[in-house]
Amino acid sequence: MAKKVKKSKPTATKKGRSLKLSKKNKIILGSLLMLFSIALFFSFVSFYFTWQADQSLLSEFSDRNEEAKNLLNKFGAAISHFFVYKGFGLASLIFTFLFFITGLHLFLSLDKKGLVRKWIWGLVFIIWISITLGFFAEKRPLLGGIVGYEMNDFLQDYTGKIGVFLLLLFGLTIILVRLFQFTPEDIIVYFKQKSNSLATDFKRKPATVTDESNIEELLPEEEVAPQIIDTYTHKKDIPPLELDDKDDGFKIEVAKSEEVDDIAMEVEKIKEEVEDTDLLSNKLVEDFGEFDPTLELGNYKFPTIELLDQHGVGGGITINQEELEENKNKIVETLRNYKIGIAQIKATIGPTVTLYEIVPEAGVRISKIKNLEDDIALSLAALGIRIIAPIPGKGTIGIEVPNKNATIVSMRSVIASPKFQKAEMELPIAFGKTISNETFVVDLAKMPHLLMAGATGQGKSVGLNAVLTSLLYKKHPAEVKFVLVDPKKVELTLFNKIERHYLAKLPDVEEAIITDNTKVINTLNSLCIEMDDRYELLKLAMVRNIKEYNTKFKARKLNPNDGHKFLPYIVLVIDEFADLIMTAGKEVETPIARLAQLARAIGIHLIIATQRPSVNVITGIIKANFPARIAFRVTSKIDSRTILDAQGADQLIGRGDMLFTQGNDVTRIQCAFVDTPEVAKITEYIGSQRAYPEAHLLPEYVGGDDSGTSLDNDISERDAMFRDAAEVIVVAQQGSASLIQRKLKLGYNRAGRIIDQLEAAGIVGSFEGSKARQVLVPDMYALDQLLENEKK
Ligand SMILES: Nc1ncnc2c1ncn2[C@@H]1O[C@H](COP(=O)(O)OP(=O)(O)OP(=O)(O)O)[C@@H](O)[C@H]1O
Repeated sequence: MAKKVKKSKPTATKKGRSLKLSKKNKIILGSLLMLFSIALFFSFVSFYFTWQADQSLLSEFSDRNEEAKNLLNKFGAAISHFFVYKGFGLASLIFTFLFFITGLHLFLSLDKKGLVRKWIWGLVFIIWISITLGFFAEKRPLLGGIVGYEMNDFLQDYTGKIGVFLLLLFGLTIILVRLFQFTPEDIIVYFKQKSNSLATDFKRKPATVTDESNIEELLPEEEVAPQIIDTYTHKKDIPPLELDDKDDGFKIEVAKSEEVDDIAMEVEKIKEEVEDTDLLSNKLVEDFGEFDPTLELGNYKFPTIELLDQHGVGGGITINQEELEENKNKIVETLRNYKIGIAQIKATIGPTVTLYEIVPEAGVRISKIKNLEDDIALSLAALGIRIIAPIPGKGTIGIEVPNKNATIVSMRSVIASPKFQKAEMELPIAFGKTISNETFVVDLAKMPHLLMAGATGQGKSVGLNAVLTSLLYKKHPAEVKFVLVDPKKVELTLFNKIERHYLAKLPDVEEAIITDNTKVINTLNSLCIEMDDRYELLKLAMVRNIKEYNTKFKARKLNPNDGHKFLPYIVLVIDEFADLIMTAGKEVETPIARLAQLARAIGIHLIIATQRPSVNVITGIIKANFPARIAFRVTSKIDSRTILDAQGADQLIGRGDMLFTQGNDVTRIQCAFVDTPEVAKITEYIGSQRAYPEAHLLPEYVGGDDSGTSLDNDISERDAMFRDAAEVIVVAQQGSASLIQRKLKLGYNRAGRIIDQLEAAGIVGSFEGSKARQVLVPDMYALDQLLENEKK
């Protein structure tokens, strides 16, 4: 553990953290900047008093006998000359403020955001002040500095004095509005307040007046209302109504409400409380850097591009003008024969097919062209013509015609393409090139599972190799692990070499690549356990997916002591899915469906390939969970529909020509070609490097009781026909229940039980899917010996 911690330091600084300073360095740099700013301040101020005396000294800077008058001697004189005289004049003092503030930020490790704002506004201020001083005090260059003087001069050449003045005014407005948040209302309010306070000063304490008796006292004598005597009642105390008109000046409420506005309120910034774990993680990150999962294989080198071959000549597409012209004429002619006029035609040349886009004349029905597929194919004398009517989103009709000389799309060219190299994806896959010759890159993590189907020999295995190669070129062994299932036993064997780098397996299994169908069930169930475990970890970490989880783990916010660990992506590849479904049926389908439904968030992705695209292999439940599908060439329209829910795969030309769909639209792609020797070279390259001690271990799955080891080998409970059955098996050297059924005329269940007992006795091997079990006893003599020994 201690070792690991030590190791983590160098990479932390290496990886993008080179600009980050440690706390101690920040304190040192911060204090240096603050002291420097103080020195600058004194230099600048004293420069204004001593510049004349010191000016001659500047050329004799190295002469130690000369002494400057500046408070900071020659250094002060020189730096002030640079900043004040040659620079921005009086405004240079703002630099001292900016340096000081920067130093303070570093010293106290404050947030950078505010600082950047201060610098930006500081610089704006400096420039504005220096130009303004240059403008108003042209005769005194020390105020505006040479920059101010020259800029002012420059602006005046173009806009004249008035123009510069207006520009400066505009600059001032920007500063007032943006920096000081000044608005015209503020100005109005300000003047109102001023006028109000002036008004109240003039009036003699009117605000305290409340009753009429006082009012009378205050009014000048001649204004006192004459006593009124009611002519009817003869009462004297009638309220003097007209007095109201005269007390206009006494309205006092308005001023009161404005006073409330006047009180400035200071809003205190609330400090976010930093959580405990955050503090700890921040400290850990500060000390050791972010967690780097690739550290254990720190010297791992990704395979180089030279390991891949450049198939074909130069890799580019050769345009055959004659062929293009010929095809175009044939299309136009055929359509004309059926009275279909064409307004426009355009050709896009791809690696294997050329797309002719047609705009038919107005009034032509699209279905009419679609029905002519076979006729066009006949006239072009070509296989694999596909008509797309209309091309989605384009409003044209596409006719795809295979090129006479197809260009091989080499894996090298797609891996080297910028699109793949710069792909910021979790699991980028470069499949090949589209019809318009663009590299086609998709993210497996987004798919999130892939179904590949196609008749035999049409490029499935090459496609799988292309997927695996893409991932090997982009992902470190710590980031992705493969679980490979290869019932054909030959397709993926090359990947054995990278077992300890990239493969994952069950703990008690020897070979990481699974070729035995019974082991697949265990592995799938183990992956389900892994999935549940990962969900538990995600729940504990309070995140929603593997990406967030790993980011949090890298930031050291998850404690490994609580079971947290960096989670690599797991890609399960099953090369011949039909074979699996045939032999294990539901036992395989259920965990696959579970994984497909739930595993996307926790980084387990499935790629299943099959050459038998029938509905009992690609069942509804599988299809529903595999939105991303690839179809290589198939033999019938029905197969195409089974895979893609659309026809078209039956019209492909094979050799890696494929259709890809991830929902609605179907894209035709020429799959990148990677040959077996290339894969061998890549796996060799990776395999020869330092590896993990063993393959990535999946959780143990207990309950998959098909090895027979736990079968009860109790002699007394054996079937009466046990010995006879053993003899049949040994003589025929074929361990199958149906043989016992036939020879001994037993029912299926009984024969099955006897087979289990034979396995427990060590006469036949374990269940091997569709194949017969291995017979472990060579002849009758050995069988007699074995059974005799048992009795002892
Ligand atoms: N992308 C490609 N570009 C050029 N040729 C290809 C491409 N893919 C396949 N081929 C050719 O087709 C042959 C058969 O391909 P592949 O072995 O991948 O077929 P498959 O579908 O896996 O067959 P099977 O199901 O029998 O294993 C290859 O040997 C190669 O010559």
